[in-house]
Amino acid sequence: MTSDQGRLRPAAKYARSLGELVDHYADSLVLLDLTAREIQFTGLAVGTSDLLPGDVFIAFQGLKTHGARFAVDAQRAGAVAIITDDAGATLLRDEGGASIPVVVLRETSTQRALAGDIAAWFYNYPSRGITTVGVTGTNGKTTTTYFIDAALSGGDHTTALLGTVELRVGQDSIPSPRTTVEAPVLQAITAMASERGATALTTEVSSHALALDRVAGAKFDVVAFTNLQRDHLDFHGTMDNYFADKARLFAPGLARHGVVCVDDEWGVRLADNAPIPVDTVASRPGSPGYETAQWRVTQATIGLDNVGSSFRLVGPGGIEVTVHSPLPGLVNVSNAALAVVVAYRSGVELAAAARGIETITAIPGRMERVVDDADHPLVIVDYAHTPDALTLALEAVRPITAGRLVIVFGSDGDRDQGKRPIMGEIAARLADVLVVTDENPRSEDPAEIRSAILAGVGRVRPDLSDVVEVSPRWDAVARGIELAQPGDTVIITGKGHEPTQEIAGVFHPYNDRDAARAAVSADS
Ligand SMILES: CC(=O)N[C@H]1[C@@H](OP(=O)(O)OP(=O)(O)OC[C@H]2O[C@@H](n3ccc(=O)[nH]c3=O)[C@H](O)[C@@H]2O)O[C@H](CO)[C@@H](O)[C@@H]1O[C@H](C)C(=O)N[C@@H](C)C(=O)N[C@H](CCC(=O)O)C(=O)O
Ligand SMILES: Nc1ncnc2c1ncn2[C@@H]1O[C@H](COP(=O)(O)OP(=O)(O)OP(=O)(O)O)[C@@H](O)[C@H]1O
Repeated sequence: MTSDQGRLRPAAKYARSLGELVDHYADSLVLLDLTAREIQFTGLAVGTSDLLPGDVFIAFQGLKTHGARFAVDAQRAGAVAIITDDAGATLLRDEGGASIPVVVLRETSTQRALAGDIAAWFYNYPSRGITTVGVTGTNGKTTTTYFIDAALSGGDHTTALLGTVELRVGQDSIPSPRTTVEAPVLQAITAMASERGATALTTEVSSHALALDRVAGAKFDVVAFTNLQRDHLDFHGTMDNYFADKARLFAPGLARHGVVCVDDEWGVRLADNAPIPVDTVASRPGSPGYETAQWRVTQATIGLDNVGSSFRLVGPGGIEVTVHSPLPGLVNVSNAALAVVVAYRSGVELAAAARGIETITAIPGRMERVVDDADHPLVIVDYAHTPDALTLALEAVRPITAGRLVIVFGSDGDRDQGKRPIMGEIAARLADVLVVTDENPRSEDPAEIRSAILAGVGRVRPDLSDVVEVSPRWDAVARGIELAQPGDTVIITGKGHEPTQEIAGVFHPYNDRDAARAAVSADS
């Protein structure tokens, strides 16, 4: 089955022959059957799920298996040829089944980067005709890309936005399966965005994508770094490796200019060593890079009008602008400041970028106000699912809460177990009323996850006062809202925009925003 992202292709017909391909990449590719030179292909895919009829299937040695094992599926889905390495060619020969021409890679170690490069060549280097921005960092990528999208729009750009929540070109949007799409998908969407009149494209760039060369072939005008916190060590092994993978985005072949948030030491290290020109941005006096940053946030007023924040951003040579961030909390001051500088370095006037930021109404599942009227408590849905993010989220809503702060939360199954009691402790310390429930239990027993969270809660509140345990999550959201009054805030954390809840291998349709709205209408 072809994924929705695989369908995001330009309407214009792109076609090249295998002969053109191997001539262009004569140092890297060999066509085994010379009679196949005239065969035309109309796209590329690195996985069968993204493949359309007429594509070349690029079959990698993956982390788990070899793509060549899916050659028969690829041919059945309409692939006209396969690019693979020696091991893949041997597999195809030994296992048989697929009867389409094979192009062999001379060098296996650069195969993923080559896939991006070939896709860029195939679509005539689409990032050359459009302003492109890439954002990396542990937290804040999604939020910052929405801010950047708004700031670029403030400069009259027609925009495209790719990331964890959606793949959006103009007014068309589909849910995103990934933070960063595969390289041929990225090139196809960039070509499609250009074709539809987009003048700027912003994408989130995950550390997985950088390690696996999913942005190879792109050329970013501006790249940005938000922060680095402990995460994904199962994949990267150490923080130094994780940092090194993030830093790959700041390479001369991939990006022209960088904008780095230096509120943490990792940002300072990145800016000090980046081989491309960078601007540094700091949002917090006292943070590691504040004194030396080229751009500094001053006069920040957090919780302004019980909604967002306003601040002054002062840059090189004394240029400055006032920015109103409609999202609450200091982290969104930092995200908005970064976005303004990115837009500025993309050619947008500072004041226009700041005006763009003000137009943001909501970012799906990121501090999103889903119920906001005088008759009910304020209900916010947020994606915080790590201890750091939970702390920041609760600290962000406290100043905009006149009454009590109610949190509905859980913790993921089949993921870091150590964070469960820590998140319980944080919620018990920073919120008034706790509704402990399920997130995505996956293969684990949901009751055991809740009990690990409650153990942490108990360290702060031994009598478990104002703490309830409710499952399923839909009922927990209703309970949280029932326990609150107008003037209180109910924050539902952990699942953000997610449209499903994963329980015992099954993805059940579920969304926190729907649950909250249903609870409020049942109550009205
Ligand atoms: C850990 C990781 O990132 N793995 C990626 C990696 O998989 P792999 O090397 O294990 O692939 P494999 O399963 O051995 O398969 C080998 C090859 O066969 C192909 N294949 C496999 C099965 C099939 O039915 N058909 C098929 O064509 C695969 O596309 C692949 O090219 O290469 C594959 C193809 O390039 C990716 O699809 C796959 O991402 C998987 C799906 C994934 O879930 N990745 C997550 C962890 C990820 O990338 N997450 C980040 C966000 C992280 C965050 O910040 O939270 C993201 O950018 O979304
Ligand atoms: N600059 C920031 N620093 C720390 N935490 C942040 C920052 N911005 C947002 N957050 C918190 O982290 C959560 C995730 O934010 P967001 O989705 O923007 O980040 P992300 O990098 O895209 O995350 P993920 O990779 O998990 O999708 C938010 O819900 C918020 O609570």
